[in-house]
Amino acid sequence: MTFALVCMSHSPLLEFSEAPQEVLDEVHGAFGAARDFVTEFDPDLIVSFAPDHYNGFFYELMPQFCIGYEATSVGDYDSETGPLDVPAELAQGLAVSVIEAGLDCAISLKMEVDHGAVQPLELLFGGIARKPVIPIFVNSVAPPFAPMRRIRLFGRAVGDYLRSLDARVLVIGSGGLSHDPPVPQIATATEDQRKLLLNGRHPTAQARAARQQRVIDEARAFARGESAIMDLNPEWDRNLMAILASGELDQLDGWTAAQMAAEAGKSSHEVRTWVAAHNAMQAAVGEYEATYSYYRPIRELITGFGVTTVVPKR
Ligand SMILES: O=C(O)/C=C/c1cccc(O)c1O
Ligand SMILES: [Fe+2]
Repeated sequence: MTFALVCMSHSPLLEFSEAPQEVLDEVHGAFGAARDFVTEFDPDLIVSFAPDHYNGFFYELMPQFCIGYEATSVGDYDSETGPLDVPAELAQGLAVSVIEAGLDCAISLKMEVDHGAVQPLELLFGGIARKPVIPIFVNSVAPPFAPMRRIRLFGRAVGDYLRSLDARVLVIGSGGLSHDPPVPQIATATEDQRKLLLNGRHPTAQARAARQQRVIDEARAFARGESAIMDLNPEWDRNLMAILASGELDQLDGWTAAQMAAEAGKSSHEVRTWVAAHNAMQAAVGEYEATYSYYRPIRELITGFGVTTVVPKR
């Protein structure tokens, strides 16, 4: 086996949550299952599809996809700060291959990533630079969004390149599922929020702490049933996970951004990372099967929380 896939929700609230201990134990049990899976697989290379939450990508110039040749974690929500171990030549080979396949994609020689990209690396490998990783940004937070068909084709183009490598490759999709955390929207932004969304790079420690505290407070209110943010949608989440597990990925082509937001919240677009990752896996190996699947809607984390591990069909 030279390919394996892990998709998982992330939540920066994990470390700040007031979720009941039994819920946190269950979630950490799911992380443990995924950790055992990747430990046994022992990848040479990780290819990680992840969103950004206005820490590395801004409306000053917002691509739909970006492959990093170098990347640094900004360390939001107390995540590890510093450089990822990006194999620049492989990242460049991937970008050239994807672009030559006709899938327009930005590149960055100085990518900045946030909890969306680094939380799986911390949880699965114990640190952000323990394994070589090619970070791939998939816009999941800043409208307008690429059509879902395009996400499928982009994921496939990545998988086509990975198939040519003589390496043990772990593909990661980080994000989702249904959720609507209080991330500002450009359409309704106040003057201060607009500044952040346009170019809020490298905020002061005070500004970052204030921004994060607002989200932490909102999560606590949401868990108490006192928040106006949209509720989680377990039915939508389970249906999506079933489609991804079935391998019938073109079923998602017709999903529109407006529908996704209306049914599952404005950050449900983070499932684009799962969709791209499953398509990369399918292009690389053909048929696949899930070996582990966990799901629970967790208001304290403001997300439908899913973890799944996938191998080529045996
Ligand atoms: O504050 C942010 O930038 C994001 C918060 C968040 C909360 C819950 C689930 C997620 O996927 C998030 O990114
Ligand atoms: Fe997120």
